Amino acid sequence: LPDAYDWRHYNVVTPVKNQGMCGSCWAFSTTGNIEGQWALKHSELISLSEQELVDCDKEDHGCEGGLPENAYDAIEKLGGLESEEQYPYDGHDGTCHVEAAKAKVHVNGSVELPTDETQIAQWLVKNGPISIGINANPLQFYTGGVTHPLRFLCSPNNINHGVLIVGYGTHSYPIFNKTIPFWVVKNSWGVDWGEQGYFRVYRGDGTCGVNLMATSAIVP
Ligand SMILES: CCC[C@@H](/C=C/S(=O)(=O)c1ccccc1)NC(=O)[C@H](Cc1ccccc1)NC(=O)N1CCC(N2CCOCC2)CC1
Repeated sequence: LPDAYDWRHYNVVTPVKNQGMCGSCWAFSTTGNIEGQWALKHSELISLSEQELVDCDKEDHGCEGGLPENAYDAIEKLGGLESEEQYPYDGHDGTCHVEAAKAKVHVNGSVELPTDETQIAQWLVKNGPISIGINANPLQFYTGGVTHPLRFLCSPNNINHGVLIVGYGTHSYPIFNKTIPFWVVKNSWGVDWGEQGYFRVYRGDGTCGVNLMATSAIVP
């Protein structure tokens, strides 16, 4: 397993997006994963439509929340996902106007990953960026660095946000003779949040539940 890995260096991750005042994080986590799966399989990076999921995925709840696992299934049933350009984001629950014939990508199933973080890292290197759930409460005060909140401040039993792991690494502190393992995670709160729209979270002790709801779509 490489010491560090970052899918942003391989053109399978689109620029950071902004969900605005809508609880559609689950849709961004879903499109981020499928963008990566499609790019790896078809050597084509296409920004995909979150709004189609907000408006048309009736297994989820638009701006009131959802789950990537449901969204993968809904995309299959909707006949695919249109691009961001074809079905642009407006951040409100709207009327579905999907046209399956216009779909740019398709999904045929999904997988739930193991909760062991070493196995998750191995899966990431082999297969691409991973959709995860996380307890995002401490993220509201995050300004950079590797976040590693105390467990009672970030219970793994209160996962409330969908994001995308794009890589991992370790930060070394020579003067303390310490290395800090972390995940590199893409958020959907705009590029001005965190580290240019990304955050790093401690890797290896299930902090904030990062390891509990890791999933990926399967694309043909
Ligand atoms: C109100 C929806 C909030 C939204 C994200 C909002 S957010 O703006 O990104 C944010 C999150 C945390 C702190 C601050 C801001 N969260 C979700 O959609 C998260 C995302 C997630 C969770 C677990 C694994 C993967 C992804 N989903 C969820 O929290 N759930 C799925 C929908 C479910 N409800 C069913 C009944 O009808 C209403 C919805 C509630 C649980």
